[in-house]
Amino acid sequence: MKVVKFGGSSLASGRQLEKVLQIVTADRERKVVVVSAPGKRYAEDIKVTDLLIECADDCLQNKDPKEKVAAVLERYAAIANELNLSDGVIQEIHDDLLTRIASDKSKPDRFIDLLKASGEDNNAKLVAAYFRAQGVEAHYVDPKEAGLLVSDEPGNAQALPESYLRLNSLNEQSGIQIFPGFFGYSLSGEVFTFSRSGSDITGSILANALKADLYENFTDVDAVYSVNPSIVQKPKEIKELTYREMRELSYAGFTVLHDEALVPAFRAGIPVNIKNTNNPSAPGTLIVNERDNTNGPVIGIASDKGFCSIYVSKYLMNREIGFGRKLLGVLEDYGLSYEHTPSGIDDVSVILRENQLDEKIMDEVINRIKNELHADEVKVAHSLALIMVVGEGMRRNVGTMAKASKALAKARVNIEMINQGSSEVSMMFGVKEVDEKRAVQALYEEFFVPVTV
Ligand SMILES: Nc1ncnc2c1ncn2[C@@H]1O[C@H](COP(=O)(O)OP(=O)(O)O)[C@@H](O)[C@H]1O
Ligand SMILES: N[C@@H](CC(=O)OP(=O)(O)O)C(=O)O
Repeated sequence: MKVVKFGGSSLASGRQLEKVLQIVTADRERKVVVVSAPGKRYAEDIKVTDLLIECADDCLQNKDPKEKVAAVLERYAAIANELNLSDGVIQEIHDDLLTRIASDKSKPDRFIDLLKASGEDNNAKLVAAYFRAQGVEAHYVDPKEAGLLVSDEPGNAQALPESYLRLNSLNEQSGIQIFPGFFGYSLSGEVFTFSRSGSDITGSILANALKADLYENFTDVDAVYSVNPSIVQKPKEIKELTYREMRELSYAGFTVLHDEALVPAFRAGIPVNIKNTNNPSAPGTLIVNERDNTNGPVIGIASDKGFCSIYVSKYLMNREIGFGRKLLGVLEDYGLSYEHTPSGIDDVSVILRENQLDEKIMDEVINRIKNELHADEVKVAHSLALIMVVGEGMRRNVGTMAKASKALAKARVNIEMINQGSSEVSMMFGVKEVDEKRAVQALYEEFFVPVTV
């Protein structure tokens, strides 16, 4: 049995839904279908999820959300018209949206989640109606009835362990189950969404709960590429990679799969296949526990912007027991999460996502580090990009770091910091944001261009 997830780009129009139906019915093993909300039809289009966030914002500011509601309904109506579906399902979506808009707004974050989740919930109803209209037995699944329980963290929920056993009963249902992605219900029965792009997580949870043979994740590219295709044109496709490699890469910028979407599949040993809805015969990329290491040390290079580093130096830091704990304790007091901590004998840098702190918090953090830890120097560097070079093969290869730094030097990119992951499947380079593209291109040429595919 296979769990199949279709992303927003695969569900953006009636034509896309036709492809989805063909893909699902071409393989009898495809029994559970997870759907996102309609995504972009063209580059400047707006995703339904973003329209719903705007709609929620209008409501919370006591503005009339009429225009935003119309824009959301128009997206569903356009799909229904293209597929000659009856008006009933659009009326149902209309009524559902108005009920949500009229609900309690005293906890704004929860209200936003309730509206955001309607994108997937209503799309699942639409997709199920379309399948049935084509003579296919398909059922919309309500995640509340099915038992997808999540933590009560708005916009950042996590599945509760008891979900897995409850969801297993979906295996006993007949026909094709159409399950809305991106959200679940708290123990008190409220809607909470995962973080953005979280329908990938729903698919993985279901694959685990139902002990699927395969989790297929359909998107709009033929494969996971060794580098983001917006940075390098037509990069090398990756045929197979390990869960660990993909988790590192998706966390570091490969947005093709949510970085939290691998753990449930990994725990149940279920392979994940990334495939293209627009070219389903392409084999795609398979994510597995172990793979052959025949492609050289590096499998992928990911990058992301928006980081800062706090550099702290203090003479004899190496001898001061508890320095690291106190330093990280200051960050913890402000609820700040950090990414890396490259260190030397008398100095350490802490790298954080810049969007977590404003100027005031940054000043307070720096003053506390200076005053409470008696640091000799505390410096902040802004606008950094982190580049992650990933590959299981690095453990057995000598000189990968040297090759990478030589390539960066040749491209005249100054390395601000380096960190090698303890697992030895990744190495991180911090560079200025303005150098990000050039750095990734140089590394790609160094590790991939000489390889014949
Ligand atoms: N290394 C990569 N390989 C493939 N796609 C990537 C990579 N890095 C970023 N992407 C982007 O991920 C996109 C697919 O993810 P997403 O937009 O979330 O799709 P969906 O609508 O199916 O959820 C691709 O169109 C591509 O632009
Ligand atoms: N629609 C949600 C969840 C999701 O997974 O979407 P997509 O499959 O289009 O990335 C979002 O935009 O965040």
